[in-house]
Amino acid sequence: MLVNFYKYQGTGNDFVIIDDREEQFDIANYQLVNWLCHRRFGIGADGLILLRNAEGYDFRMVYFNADGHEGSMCGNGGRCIVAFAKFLGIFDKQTSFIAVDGPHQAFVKEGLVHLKMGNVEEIETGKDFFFMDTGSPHYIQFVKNIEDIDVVKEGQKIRYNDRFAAEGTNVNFVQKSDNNSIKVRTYERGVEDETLSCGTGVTASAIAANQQGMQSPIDVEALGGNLQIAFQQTNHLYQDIYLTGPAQQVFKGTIDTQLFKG
Ligand SMILES: N[C@H](CCC[C@H](N)C(=O)O)C(=O)O
Repeated sequence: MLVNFYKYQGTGNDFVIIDDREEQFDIANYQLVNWLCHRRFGIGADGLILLRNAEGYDFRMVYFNADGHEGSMCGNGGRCIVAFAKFLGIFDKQTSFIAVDGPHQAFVKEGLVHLKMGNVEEIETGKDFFFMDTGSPHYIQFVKNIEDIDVVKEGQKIRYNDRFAAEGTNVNFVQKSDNNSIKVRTYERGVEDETLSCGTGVTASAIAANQQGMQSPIDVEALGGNLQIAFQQTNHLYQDIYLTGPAQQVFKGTIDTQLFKG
C-alpha cells in the first residue's frame, strides 16, 4: 500500500503525520509504525500520528510512540497535528479535537500553536521529585547544572526502577533560570531516549516550578527550542493550561509499505 505522509516538527520533537480520515491505516501493526519511525530503516520520527474523523470534533488525534505502540497524550504532537489540520483546511481560527486523554482546544496565532491541555489535579511530591500526569506520566527532578546531566543514563535509572518498570514514565530534568524561566531536558518512554523537547513534559515541569514559587506564564527552553506554559491555579487544581510554541511542516512524501519486511 502507498501511504502519503507529512513530516512535522515542534521544537525538535518530530512526527510522521498521516491524513487517515479514510481509516486505511492498520493501527494494530506496531512493527509497521516502528519501522516508519526508524531513523535508519524508515522515515525517522519520535512518533507517528494519524488524523482521523471524530463525531462532535474537528478531528481525532491517534498517537503512537516510535516503538510502534499507541501512547498517551503528546503535547508537541498535538501542536503539530493542529498545524496539519489548519494546513488541510479543517479549521480556520480555532479548533476542538479529541485525543486519547480527552478533548483539546487550540488556535494558531502569529505562527505559534496554542494548545489547551487537560486539567491537572494530582501532584505527587517526594523528597527530591514531583510526579504527575499531564496527559502522559512525568517524573520531574530539579537540578543545578542541566548540561552536566547524562539524561539517558539517569532517566533510565528512574524509568526502569521497581516502581515504573512495567508502565514506564517520562523523566524530566529541570533547571530554574532567571525571569520565570526554566530549562528542561526529557527522557521519553516509548522512544527510550532523550528527545529534543517534550510538550507534556515541559507542561509538567512548569507546574512543578509553580509548586516551587514560579508564576504563570513560564518560559521554557528545551534543547530543540522555546515553549511557553500558562495556567490558572487554585488550590490543587491547574486549569486553562496552554502549551504554546512553533510547529512546522518539514516535508511530505509517499512510502510503499511493501518495502516493510517485518
Ligand atoms: N513527546 C510527547 C510525549 C509523548 C508521550 C510519551 N513518550 C509517553 O508517555 O509514552 C510530548 O510532546 O508530550
